[in-house]
Amino acid sequence: MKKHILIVPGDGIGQEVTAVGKKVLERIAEKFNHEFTYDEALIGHVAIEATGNPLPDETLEKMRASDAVLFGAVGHPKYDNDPSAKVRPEQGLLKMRKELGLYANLRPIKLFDELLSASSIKPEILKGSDILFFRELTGDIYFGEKGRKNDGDTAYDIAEYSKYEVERIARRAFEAAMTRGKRLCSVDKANVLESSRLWREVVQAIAPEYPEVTVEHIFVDAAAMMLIKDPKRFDVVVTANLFGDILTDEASQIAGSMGMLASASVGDSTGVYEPIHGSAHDITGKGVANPLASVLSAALLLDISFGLKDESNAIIAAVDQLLKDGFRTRDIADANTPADKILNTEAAGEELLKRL
Ligand SMILES: NC(=O)c1ccc[n+]([C@@H]2O[C@H](COP(=O)([O-])OP(=O)(O)OC[C@H]3O[C@@H](n4cnc5c(N)ncnc54)[C@H](O)[C@@H]3O)[C@@H](O)[C@H]2O)c1
Ligand SMILES: CC(C)[C@H](C(=O)O)[C@@H](O)C(=O)O
Ligand SMILES: [Mg+2]
Repeated sequence: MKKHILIVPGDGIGQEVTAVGKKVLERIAEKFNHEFTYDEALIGHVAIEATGNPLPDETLEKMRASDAVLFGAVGHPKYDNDPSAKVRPEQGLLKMRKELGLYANLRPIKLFDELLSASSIKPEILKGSDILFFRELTGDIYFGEKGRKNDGDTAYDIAEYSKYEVERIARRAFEAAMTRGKRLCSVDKANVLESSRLWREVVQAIAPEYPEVTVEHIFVDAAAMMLIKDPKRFDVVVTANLFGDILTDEASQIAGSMGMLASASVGDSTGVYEPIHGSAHDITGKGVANPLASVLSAALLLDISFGLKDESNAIIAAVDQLLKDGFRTRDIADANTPADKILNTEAAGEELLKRL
């Protein structure tokens, strides 16, 4: 198969982890006889530094022209610590999602058995957890009107959803539930927010089309609690942009670390595959970032954008084997991990390639 893949490393550890993700794609192409070509483009802080724009037109054009994008992360402490900065790396990420129509962000929370002890949650609560989040990605409070009033003393961000926006993400979640455990949990705050009442109305209206799927509606505060109390009660979860952002960082602890969670942002055009984590300034440049979220994002890319299931499964099997062989990056190591099994980013990539 001939495909063109755009690598967009972005900032901080995004650079470090996508380097490993790319090597894995190269190995897959070699092993399964595919012809993958690559290009690279700027986004975030590095793009601001080079062009003044967090999402240069050239990057967007390259994204549109490619068959899939492997994305790293954006963000820099310079902006995090300066709320008044008008141009910010995250604007690049949000604009990319909007421009490419990436309204569905799939975030699988898959726990590798070997990592049962890496989590701060008790193993007996965790074992067997397997959740697929559908986070709506181009609406909500992220994209509504925002601003200041009263001479800047008051700020507002409007949360807005149309029926159409809720319907299209809900349908994807129902379809996914049909291929899994046939349980769908819709998370909202319909006891308070009008946008959540519309959300619930739309999900309730679609539910009869999927009689085999058991649907439940949970308020986001309770869902946050239940995720930790009993993660196995969840199969597919569908939720709004902001709730999905927060709940999936929480859910990363089910999988052991932020460094394990991959995602697929899909919709109207080129799919973008990205770890759920950020640029992680606290560990940038130290070479200790866990590259597996990027590697597993590459696996999602092959599966979802190219339909290459065997290739995708080969990556997941290699990750499983790496963990079975006792290797860990620092974030997923525990007190029982021998020092010689704790690998830096590059070494973890090398060991992984040996298993592919
Ligand atoms: N998709 C994205 O590009 C994205 C996502 C989240 C945050 N951000 C940005 O990243 C910057 C830092 O944000 P933050 O600190 O809140 O979130 P973060 O996800 O970057 O880091 C949170 C914590 O998890 C750890 N961590 C994250 N990924 C890891 C990995 N692969 N291996 C090991 N440890 C890992 C970090 O060291 C940190 O302690 C901010 O500027 C933020 O806006 C970007
Ligand atoms: C950096 C930020 C804009 C982004 C989001 O909130 O969507 C991030 O947290 C994510 O999860 O991809
Ligand atoms: Mg996030």
